[in-house]
Amino acid sequence: MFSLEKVKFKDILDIDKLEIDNKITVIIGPSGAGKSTLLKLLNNMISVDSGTILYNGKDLNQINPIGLRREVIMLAQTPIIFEGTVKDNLEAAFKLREEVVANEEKLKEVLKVVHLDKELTDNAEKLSGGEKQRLSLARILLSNPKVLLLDEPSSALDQETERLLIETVVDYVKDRDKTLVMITHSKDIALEYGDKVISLKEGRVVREEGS
Ligand SMILES: Nc1ncnc2c1ncn2[C@@H]1O[C@H](COP(=O)(O)OP(=O)(O)OP(=O)(O)O)[C@@H](O)[C@H]1O
Repeated sequence: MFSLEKVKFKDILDIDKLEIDNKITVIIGPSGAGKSTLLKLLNNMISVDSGTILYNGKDLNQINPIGLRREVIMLAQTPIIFEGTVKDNLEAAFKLREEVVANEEKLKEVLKVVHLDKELTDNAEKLSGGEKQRLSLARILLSNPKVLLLDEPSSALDQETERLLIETVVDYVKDRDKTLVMITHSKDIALEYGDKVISLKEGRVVREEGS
């Protein structure tokens, strides 16, 4: 999937060699270790200063970034919610890509997948933080990504809501031909779900566990 070699980004990341090939890879490490920066490099939201990142054998810099971000999608720490209804937010997944919008049945189905018990006509901006995260996730799932990059949800979420979100993503990935790279501060979550756990500290990989 991803293969990093001699990757440097400012004085934030310095990774000699790293393979991300597992179904579920978890990144842990203290605040400021460079975890989010690493995720952003993987879908080319930012580019390396030196070194290479290959995605399925191709240099990320050689891949059309729009095409790449259709396949490799990030659920950010703070959810992105558009003005309007729940339905408007879900339909944005298609409109942004100029695709035919899915029917309401399909939209309702994805709300069930993310355990969001709301109507399509509800105002998205009035949802709670956790609900907004799940709506954001639902929009991403409708885009049918190959790789999901999950940054740790903002600390505004309580632990139970956070775990529910992670479990939803893990179930989704496990049942399908998908890959997940996620950041967490929780060792328990890392051990429970990670096929591989990468520990970052001060921008370097200090430990890799798993195959
Ligand atoms: N584009 C940037 N330019 C300069 N510095 C940056 C940039 N992005 C992040 N940083 C800095 O790089 C360091 C690593 O940030 P990053 O967000 O990757 O850490 P993190 O491990 O995800 O932390 P947290 O767990 O707190 O989210 C931080 O000191 C941050 O302030």
